[in-house]
Amino acid sequence: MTDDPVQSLKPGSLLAAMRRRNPLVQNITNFVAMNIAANVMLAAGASPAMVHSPEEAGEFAAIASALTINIGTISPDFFEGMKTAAKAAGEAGKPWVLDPVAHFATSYRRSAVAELLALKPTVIRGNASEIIALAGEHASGQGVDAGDSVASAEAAAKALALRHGCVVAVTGERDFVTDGQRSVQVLGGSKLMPKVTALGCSLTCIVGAFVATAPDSPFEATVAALALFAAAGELAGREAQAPGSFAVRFLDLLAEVTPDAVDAVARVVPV
Ligand SMILES: Nc1ncnc2c1ncn2[C@@H]1O[C@H](COP(=O)(O)OP(=O)(O)OP(=O)(O)O)[C@@H](O)[C@H]1O
Ligand SMILES: Cc1ncsc1CCO
Ligand SMILES: [Mg+2]
Repeated sequence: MTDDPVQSLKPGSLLAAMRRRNPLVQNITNFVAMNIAANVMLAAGASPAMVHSPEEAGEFAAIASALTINIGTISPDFFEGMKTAAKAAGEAGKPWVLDPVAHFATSYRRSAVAELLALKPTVIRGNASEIIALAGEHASGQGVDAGDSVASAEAAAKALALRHGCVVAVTGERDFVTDGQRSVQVLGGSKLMPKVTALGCSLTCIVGAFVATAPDSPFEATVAALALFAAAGELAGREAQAPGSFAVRFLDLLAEVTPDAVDAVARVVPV
């Protein structure tokens, strides 16, 4: 590894550092997201590995620079891999990110997420309904899609961040990131983003790439990941009219967008 200090914690600078480092990120994600998220990671400049089997997930977590866990299509075998990997990441001092997809929908998901939370994620990233329900409040999400506004999830996000000592990111039309003390909104993106499946799951993997790059600054790393999506999404949305062509332009823009353009297009507003 070369001595490559991060120049500043601004999103553009963190993006440049992430691309220079090309961090290896282990993603235990769902069947819908696996291919999309790997392509998103490659386009943005990270190195994804979808490694989930209990036989090797822990060993791999000690090698990778960060781990992400997404329960979207969880089954007992995947869950064993998730727990093994999260424990190994914790023991190796590697950051890890939890995406609690639709954890409120079934008792199996609820209990799985409770066990994963006990393994102390560095960052939790979810939509508004997922974050509200995780804080123990009543959410109105339907399956994997949010039914609540991000604004209505802000208090829940802060409570969760304080309770679990982690960063919490709530995404939607406007994103919200908090560590319990500091909070920002990240503005940008496109209304076509929720019309393309697994972009939230892919964003969770991108958060992994940024926390791998700045493991001592998970709040700033998470903001930078969301700012990259906000900028690429907004630029793609100016060109595309429908979900299919949007998905193609968005992927291209994750590769093309410059650090300066991320800082110019995505608005990060302290709240
Ligand atoms: N209406 C919107 N306008 C602008 N950006 C949006 C909008 N809805 C979602 N986004 C962006 O889409 C990305 C994914 O967030 P979203 O909240 O849709 O995730 P999610 O519900 O977990 O998605 P999935 O479960 O399909 O992976 C984020 O970058 C978010 O800012
Ligand atoms: C559609 C879907 N179903 C389970 S996971 C997933 C991807 C978006 O969360
Ligand atoms: Mg999701």
